[in-house]
Amino acid sequence: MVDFAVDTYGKLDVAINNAAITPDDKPLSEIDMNYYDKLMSVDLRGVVLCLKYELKYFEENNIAGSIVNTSSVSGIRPQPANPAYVAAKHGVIGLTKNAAMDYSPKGIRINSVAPGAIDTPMLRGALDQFGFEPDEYAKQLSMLHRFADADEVAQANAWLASDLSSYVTGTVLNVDGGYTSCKTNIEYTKTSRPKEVNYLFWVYFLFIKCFMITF
Ligand SMILES: NC(=O)c1ccc[n+]([C@@H]2O[C@H](COP(=O)([O-])OP(=O)(O)OC[C@H]3O[C@@H](n4cnc5c(N)ncnc54)[C@H](O)[C@@H]3O)[C@@H](O)[C@H]2O)c1
Ligand SMILES: CC(=O)[C@H](C)O
Repeated sequence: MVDFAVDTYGKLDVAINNAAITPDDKPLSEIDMNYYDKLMSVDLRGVVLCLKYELKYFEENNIAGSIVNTSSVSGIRPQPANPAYVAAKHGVIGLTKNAAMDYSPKGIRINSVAPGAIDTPMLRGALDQFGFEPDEYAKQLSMLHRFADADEVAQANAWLASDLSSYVTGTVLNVDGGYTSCKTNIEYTKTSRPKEVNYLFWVYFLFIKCFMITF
């Protein structure tokens, strides 16, 4: 891959390690180890291999390059029945920080982007698989109540890859519509006001209304 990029473009000074396969769908006691091995080999080992050869090329050619590894909100917090994917994406963040530390003396920067719900075949496939209704799911996974376009993640990648982020390394940039800033899923937070609070609100409201009408 590195050879192909160099042959095609003349040199390599930025790389985005983005490939991954779909999240798993069973909790740990039921985990399918064949799927686990397959997912780990793409989603984590794949990133290790990309980093290995990209960094080797940067070192050999004295290039202070920039690398961005795609993690996920699943690299920051767990998701139900997603042990392999969650572990792999946490691993991507660990690798990013470790590589940033080891290669910063050479001026090489390594960062991670953690997307939330992005409208791609991977997300659409997961929605189908779990039978989630897209509009409802978007409200639960984003303060902005919508999925992102892939372009909105690409912009974050482009910034981290470019010299505009020249003092940023070893960091994780969440592109998730605010998802990881919430303690619980967003729709739940909005609708979870206890019934008693609603009741007291209406009693109080009617009391004020009566008071205003009377006086
Ligand atoms: N879509 C989302 O909501 C979402 C959320 C968080 C993180 N992500 C991450 O964003 C990245 C891109 O995901 P996406 O949503 O575009 O998924 P996608 O399934 O639409 O695309 C994944 C891409 O990876 C490539 N790929 C898979 N296995 C490969 C392999 N062994 N070698 C080379 N290429 C391979 C596929 O060909 C495909 O082009 C992934 O790392 C994914 O984990 C996606
Ligand atoms: C596909 C993915 O990464 C989920 C949304 O965390």
